[in-house]
Amino acid sequence: MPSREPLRTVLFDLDGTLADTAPDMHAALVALQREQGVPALPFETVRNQVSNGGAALVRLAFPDAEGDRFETLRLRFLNLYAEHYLCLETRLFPGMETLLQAIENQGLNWGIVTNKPAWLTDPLVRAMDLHQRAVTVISGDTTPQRKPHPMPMLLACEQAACQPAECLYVGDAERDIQAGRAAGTHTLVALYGYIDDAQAAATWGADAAIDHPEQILPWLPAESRVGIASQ
Ligand SMILES: O=C(O)COP(=O)(O)O
Ligand SMILES: [Mg+2]
Repeated sequence: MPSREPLRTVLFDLDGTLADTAPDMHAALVALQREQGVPALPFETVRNQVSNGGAALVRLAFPDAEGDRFETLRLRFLNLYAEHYLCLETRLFPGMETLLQAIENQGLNWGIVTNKPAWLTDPLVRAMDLHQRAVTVISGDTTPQRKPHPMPMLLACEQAACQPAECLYVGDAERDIQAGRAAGTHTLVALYGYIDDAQAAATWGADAAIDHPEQILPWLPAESRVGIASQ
């Protein structure tokens, strides 16, 4: 279990790991479907695809759209999301705020590495009042390559002034685990996120899988666990 190197930084994927963004992403997709006169997809169908990003959701809703039409729909979806739904129902997952406080109380850092583009990530992180707490926020277009490439992970480690081996990355998609492993961080799969196949997730090579954010606590240095236990 916990790292051989003392852990200094916990990095989180955003959609489906740090924050439950699926209700707002679904609402934006339904708004687009209404505009286009097609029946709305149910929430449960959409939820499991949210960590695959806007293009995956538009493909799900408009399976026949290709080329320019697909791109027009994708951009309209992102604009609807940004303008009307970005942080209406989006919240940290239950238990996450307690975990973030435990990390901060220990003097450790935490940050975000997401594939969401920065023009969506930055206002969302600000709306959630996390912008002054996160040591680093890396979006899908912050570096030339995005997850599963290790580049955004390595930049996050650099900004957090830690080595990858001193970092734990928590994510809910295979590309998250691939990126963390390629960068040399420890990795955890968040099964409470948008994963619909825990058996498949077990083959991704993460160090462990967790059902709740509080299961990250044993990975923190011992003092953090004392802090949380006394709350
Ligand atoms: O919006 C996306 O592409 C997915 O975002 P995530 O990497 O935070 O899960
Ligand atoms: Mg995700």
